[in-house]
Amino acid sequence: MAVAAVEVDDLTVEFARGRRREPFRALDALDLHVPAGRITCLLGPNGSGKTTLLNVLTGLLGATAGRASVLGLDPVGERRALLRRLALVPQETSVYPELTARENLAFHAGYYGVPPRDRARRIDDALELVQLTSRADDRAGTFSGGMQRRLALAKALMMEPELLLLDEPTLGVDVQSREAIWARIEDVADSGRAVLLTTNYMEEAQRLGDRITIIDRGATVVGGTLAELTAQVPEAPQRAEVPRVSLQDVFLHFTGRGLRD
Ligand SMILES: Nc1ncnc2c1ncn2[C@@H]1O[C@H](COP(=O)(O)OP(=O)(O)OP(=O)(O)O)[C@@H](O)[C@H]1O
Repeated sequence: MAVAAVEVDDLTVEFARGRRREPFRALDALDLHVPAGRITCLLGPNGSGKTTLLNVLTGLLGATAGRASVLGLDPVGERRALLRRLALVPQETSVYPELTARENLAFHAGYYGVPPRDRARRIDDALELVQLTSRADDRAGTFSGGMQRRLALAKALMMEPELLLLDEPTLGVDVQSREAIWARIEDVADSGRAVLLTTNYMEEAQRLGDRITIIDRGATVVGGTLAELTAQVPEAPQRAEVPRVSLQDVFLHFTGRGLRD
């Protein structure tokens, strides 16, 4: 088995909820293994604990019980060291609207300690990777949703992280931006680094996931390759001929793969 970037065993996180502060288990003895050089997709219904798990992995939240090891480090106790080695693309917009794309990246590079001599090259490379070079000096607040997601991804790529965490990376973006984001995520895994992403899009998990883990009510229900997972479920009777050309193929055929913005 490849070296684990994330090893989570029996992880439980409890919150106090409601007026009576009743304990609520957002994560309930969850297990997860994320290998290097692979994309692991985490699927789960709303409220199943995906974001809570990412908060534990980045040291924002401590475990009530169980254990999480990230790149061999304790996420809470060794957070500073960990944040230099992993990058998170959060679900919410994480770019400063008043700053240009380049300024956003420069600020991030300074904050996270990218060596000054490397900064200009890394910023240029990251802008190129997400196809924002021509808009580098425009304010991020003027960007479309897809461009803002690509800029958020550029911030993460610029850190050259050993582990890339993404919370619903393509939520609400068009097919062209989504394809561009998918390609960059695949590059990260191809270069031997680990990727863990949450998604509610089955298509995204099918396309990207070398491994897919499904969680529900804070616990892991099943995990494996797509083939391993589908082999465990009886085939549904076909209601109609499944078209060999998907709607996405049609959309890309007529609109092309070029990014719009
Ligand atoms: N700080 C908190 N205090 C109390 N309850 C919380 C807190 N944070 C999360 N929860 C609860 O924990 C559960 C898991 O939430 P979480 O955001 O991790 O789910 P999710 O799988 O990311 O959902 P979504 O797909 O909607 O983003 C939810 O029931 C949520 O209301």
